[in-house]
Amino acid sequence: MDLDSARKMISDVDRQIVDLLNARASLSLNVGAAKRHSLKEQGSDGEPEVYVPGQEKRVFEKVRGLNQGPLSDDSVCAIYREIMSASISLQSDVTVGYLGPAGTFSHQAAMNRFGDSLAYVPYGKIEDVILAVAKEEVTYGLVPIENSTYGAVVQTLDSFVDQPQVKLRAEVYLPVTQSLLSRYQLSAIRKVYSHPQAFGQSRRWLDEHLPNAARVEVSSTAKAAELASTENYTAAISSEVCATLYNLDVVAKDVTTARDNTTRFFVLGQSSDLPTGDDKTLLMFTVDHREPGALCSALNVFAKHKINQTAINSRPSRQRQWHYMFFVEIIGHAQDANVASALEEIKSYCLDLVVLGSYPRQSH
Ligand SMILES: C=C(O[C@@H]1C=C(C(=O)O)C=C[C@H]1O)C(=O)O
Repeated sequence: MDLDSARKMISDVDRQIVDLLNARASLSLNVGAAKRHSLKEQGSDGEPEVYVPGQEKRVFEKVRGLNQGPLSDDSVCAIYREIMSASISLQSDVTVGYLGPAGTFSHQAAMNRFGDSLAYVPYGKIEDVILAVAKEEVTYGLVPIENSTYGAVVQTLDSFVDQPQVKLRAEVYLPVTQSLLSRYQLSAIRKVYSHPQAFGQSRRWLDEHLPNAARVEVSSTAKAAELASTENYTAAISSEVCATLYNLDVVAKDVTTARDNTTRFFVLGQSSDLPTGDDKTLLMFTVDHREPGALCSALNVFAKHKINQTAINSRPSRQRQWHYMFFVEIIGHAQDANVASALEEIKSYCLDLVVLGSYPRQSH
């Protein structure tokens, strides 16, 4: 086939693609109308949830299965990410809050999950993202929950205690590579800015290569890059994306201690999605410290109902000294029969129990 014929055929295919994209988008408007209708029937005049992670997971699985190449599955999924993002934005004006400024890993995770068609709103602190969701200032919020090298993000856990009404809607995994960004050579750097998590993930490299530079904690890795772009003899542990955004050089690429360093995030909203058959649930509770074995009795309930626990974290309750808030993640959806009866039973061992939400399990 010659060049002109190939271009002509591409142009014909483009015409069909645009028509098909709009046919699909019109159907998602029908989906929006159907969601409103069924809410009305249930006696609610609230706005329906437009981002449905369970449905998106099914769409991604479907298109992966349909794909015959030559495009890779990942390429087809990236295109579908944008198609679904566009259909969400047709159904309603959606805003997504994240820990800013632009270029943070939270921003990258939010963009990966929601695509280009939605509006993103940066907040200075994780607490403020969660508060913005609680106050319905934004439709959804995205916050980090844990890193595979450095563990739980305690600001997020503590904010759940303060805003227990927000609901988890989805989980997102993002591979994270930290780099040293600066306008200076390594030998001239006197001070390094970063987020405590990023310092934790690159501590060994810093001990070895910049043992005498002061480490100053700031609210995000992008904020660190912003500071390093203005202050003399400073650097930031941050993402390479921020080198471009804040006009810095990548002095050392990938200073992260562990390979496969990954951060997990939650998408928060006003409600959780329906069960998909492959979900996880996060619970938060305190137990009565004076009862011997209270925590053990609570956790035993899950074993009894054959429910797997995938994670446990604790934070000081901040209400009573030496009392703890436990965060337990289990396999299953709060509406699954076995989980629902376990939750009923566990109440008798807990002083208070909050189901923070259920979300489709993502591979990572
Ligand atoms: C169309 C819907 O809303 C959104 C858009 C989707 C799509 O375009 O396929 C899928 C899930 C939702 O995030 C839906 O709920 O089905």
